[in-house]
Amino acid sequence: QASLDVDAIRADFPILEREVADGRDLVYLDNAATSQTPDQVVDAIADYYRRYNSNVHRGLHELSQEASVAYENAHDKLAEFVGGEDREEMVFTKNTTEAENLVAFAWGLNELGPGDEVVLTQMEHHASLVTWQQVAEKTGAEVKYIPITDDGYLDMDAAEEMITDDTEMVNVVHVSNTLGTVNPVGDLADIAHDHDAYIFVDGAQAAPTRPVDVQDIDADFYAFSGHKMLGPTGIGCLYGKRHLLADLEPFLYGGEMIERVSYEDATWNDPPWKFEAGTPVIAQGIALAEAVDYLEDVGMENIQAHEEALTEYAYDELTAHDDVDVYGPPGDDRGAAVSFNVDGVHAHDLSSILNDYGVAIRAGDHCTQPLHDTLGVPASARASFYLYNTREEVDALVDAVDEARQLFST
Ligand SMILES: Cc1ncc(COP(=O)(O)O)c(CNc2co[nH]c2=O)c1O
Repeated sequence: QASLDVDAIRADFPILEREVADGRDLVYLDNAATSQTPDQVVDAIADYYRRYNSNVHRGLHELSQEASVAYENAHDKLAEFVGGEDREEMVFTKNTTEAENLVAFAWGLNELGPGDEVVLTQMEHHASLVTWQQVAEKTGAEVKYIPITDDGYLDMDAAEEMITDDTEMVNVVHVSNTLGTVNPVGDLADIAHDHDAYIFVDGAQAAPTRPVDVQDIDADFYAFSGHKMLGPTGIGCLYGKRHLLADLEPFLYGGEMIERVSYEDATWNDPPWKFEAGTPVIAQGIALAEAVDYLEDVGMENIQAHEEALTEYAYDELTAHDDVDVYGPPGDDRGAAVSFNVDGVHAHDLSSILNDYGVAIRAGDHCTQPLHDTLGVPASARASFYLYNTREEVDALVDAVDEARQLFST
């Protein structure tokens, strides 16, 4: 049972008081795409730029010292947020997509070759799916996809068969942004490690919405994005086991990531700085640390319980109508993304009509086109919930869907 004060939380998000569509109350249900930003995080960004904006790591003046300490401490906080130990296991990137590319190119390009296999799932986001496809094409490795079952779960029997001694990397989404499926990433890590393969967990929809412990999972790499967890855009997080980041080649080259440079060659800085070339995401890192404080004050268990209650309610209300198809597992066993279609109403038309009623959802393929091909639909509408959403907002969603239904039935 969730114990969070939604009204108190909503007071920290002025945007939620906005009106849209000629005076309708905004009902923001597109959190799987990006979350909203509390005043505390906005104030942290403003305070940085107003009081101690400076470049980091090298300056000896007070502003640089203050900015460096705040930025470096943010790495510790984000590492601990997902169960890591400290900054040496936490690289700040631009987003989850860049984190995937960092490992796929810095490790995959150097380590993969013909005969090697990368095992993904049919529900992977393009951030990992396209990236590993490209690296496989460049190295001669092969990409395989663990199928999903008819009710939207990962086929774990197939996973056991497909992950073999030829597998070098398993990349799996922790919580699907389209199906809401919560994958057994710990079990998949065990299978991968039994075959001396690494596992990269895409936590973009998990880290913001539930307690994550990368050591319990035994993830070799774990990625997520700041903008989905009350933080700013422009920052992502790549957790990596200490020894793996120490051995990993850099991804981008330039200042900050070096130790010594001559006209002939260069040596590298230690992780995480080895992977943060140039002037890093200073304000974003400091603000994301503030977002972690906010989330942890509310409690990740409370956030998960709140979302699951809203998700189950939305699932039940939507599927009460025979003309609605919701994709993925049952409403009481999924993450907070609910992708669906209404017979006779294209997802884009549905999204536009919902917008007319103030309801903001996403329509399209949610960067999972192969998954939509597998589902046999060109697109879906997707409502996704977070800590500041309410049952009344689910009712607004359902009522607006009914308006669309009426409109298209006449
Ligand atoms: C599971 C998953 N992986 C990776 C990403 C990429 O994150 P980014 O690099 O910060 O963009 C997303 C973003 N998902 C979505 C972004 O917009 N709608 C979505 O569903 C995601 O949901």
